[in-house]
Amino acid sequence: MNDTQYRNITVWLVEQIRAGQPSHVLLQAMCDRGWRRDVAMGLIAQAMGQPADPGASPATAAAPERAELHGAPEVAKPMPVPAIDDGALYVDVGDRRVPVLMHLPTPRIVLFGDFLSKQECDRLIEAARPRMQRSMTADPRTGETMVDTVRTSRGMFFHRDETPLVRTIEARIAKLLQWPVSHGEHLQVLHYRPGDRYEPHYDYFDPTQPGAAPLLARGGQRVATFLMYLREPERGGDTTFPDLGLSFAPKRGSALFFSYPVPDPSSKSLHGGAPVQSGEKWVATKWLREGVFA
Ligand SMILES: O=C(O)CCC(=O)C(=O)O
Ligand SMILES: [Fe+2]
Repeated sequence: MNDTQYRNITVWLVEQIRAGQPSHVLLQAMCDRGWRRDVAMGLIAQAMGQPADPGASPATAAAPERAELHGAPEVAKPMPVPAIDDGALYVDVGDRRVPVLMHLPTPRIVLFGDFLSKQECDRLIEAARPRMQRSMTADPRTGETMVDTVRTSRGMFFHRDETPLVRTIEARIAKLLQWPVSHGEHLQVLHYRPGDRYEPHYDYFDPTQPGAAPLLARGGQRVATFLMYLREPERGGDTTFPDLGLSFAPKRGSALFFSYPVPDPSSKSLHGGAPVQSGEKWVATKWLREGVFA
């Protein structure tokens, strides 16, 4: 962290504190934007006029932690984030109340139950089924899509306005994540049969790879993923986070949100779809972008 960054974050914190923003909200906002939790706590304590760490000068104390985040965004960078910081057990998304089942602050992961009804899951699968094709991944060298052995599922995309059901789901996601429909990629439906999997990967585009440029040109970086479980297999098919030791069972109707404010492994957002052992797994994925995805 250089002097300017230190001044900017301090000015921003002091303004927020004067406006009455509670410290836990500031802490979460900073963590969501890639600040290390302990560094953020120190800076907030200082901005509140309390000594953070006697004996350490603020700029030098925080510098190494901040510097390791490549291309870290400025603190004002907005992120998709569900409104659950007030301890709410449900989020009202207009047409339903979505239960919050589990959340982790850093990295930000939230599991929701009942995001989609059983009928909505079935209708989405039936609309997608005739259009399923072997899933592709983006080649990091060229940005072109390619068939890849790390991802053996089949998939398809729905245009934003394609059907009333797609429109309803798009609007529900936007309300839940407080993020405009325009800033999301098109809804993707994926189908895994026994043995199909998606090896652990990051959803952001690696900015150090030449192939990232064309992908980033269309709406900027991916900053979060919203994964909806449409049909549960009989065994296997968990969504796993190897760096965190966490696994989520693909329960029909529930949805998993996770965000990665920096396109870097420090986001701890490595995740994959474990092999389906028996039965079939269907999911719908929505990737959220920084900007308008046209
Ligand atoms: O199927 C899963 O559990 C993971 C899917 C995934 O990682 C993705 O679509 O990006
Ligand atoms: Fe993914």
